[in-house]
Amino acid sequence: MRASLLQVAVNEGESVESRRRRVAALVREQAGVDLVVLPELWTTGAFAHEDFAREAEPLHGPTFEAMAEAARDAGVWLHAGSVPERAAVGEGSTGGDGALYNTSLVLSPTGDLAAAYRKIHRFGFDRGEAVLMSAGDELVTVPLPHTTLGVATCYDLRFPELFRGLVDAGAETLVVPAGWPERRRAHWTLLARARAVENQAYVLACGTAGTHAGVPQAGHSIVVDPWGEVLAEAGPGEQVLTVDFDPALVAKTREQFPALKDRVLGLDRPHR
Ligand SMILES: O=C(O)CCC(=O)C(=O)O
Repeated sequence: MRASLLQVAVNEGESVESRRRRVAALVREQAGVDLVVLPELWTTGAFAHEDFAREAEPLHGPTFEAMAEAARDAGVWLHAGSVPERAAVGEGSTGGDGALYNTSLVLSPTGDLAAAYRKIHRFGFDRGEAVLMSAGDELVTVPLPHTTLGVATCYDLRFPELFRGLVDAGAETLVVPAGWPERRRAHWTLLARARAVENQAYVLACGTAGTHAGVPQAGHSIVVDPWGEVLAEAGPGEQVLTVDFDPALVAKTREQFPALKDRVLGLDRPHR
């Protein structure tokens, strides 16, 4: 398989509309690859908290429309990163009518919505996303022709139990869009490799570049194989990171070094 991670620069000088057009053109340029991955909240920026409500959109909103057309034109599977989603009235969402979510969209090469994932772990402690957005409560996997994706978003990377849940649901390629700050770049690289090693899965982690809301972004998108080897890593600026990988290596690694079979379940329950 060939994947392209689009490490988009999110700077304040560019409008959401112009970034959407620019990113759609970048997606079209990836015709011929199997999978394209975009970062977290690349329309607004993950730290532009005051823009979340203003730019919030329904699932099939302007970002979906632009990305569906681009995915169709390029004939690629597209993990379109995440958008600030405004839940529909009467949908019965966990946050209630009109709640905001940090929602990732996965589109098929025909431009259909294959899956939507509402970020489970919201970042910010008592501020920002943690208070402005509601939390999702569903794990999401997406079967592709040669691998099954497990999707997670940015801060989720710190919670290994979420990834175990994805593996139990059949995930072999873990896709993590992010808006990770430069200040904690060492954690980003370490955690991406840790999730790959402990789950014997590919990790495709796509961050943003640039600076918005005073927060310099780490860039350094990374692709790690099931043995923990770094197949490709971006620099700090806007970049397209294209990588070839063999999905069959997941089963081979799990067979040759069957650590997942030695799991002892139930250790997360309170002990007597
Ligand atoms: O966990 C971190 O250090 C960064 C998380 C983050 O920036 C986010 O989830 O938006």
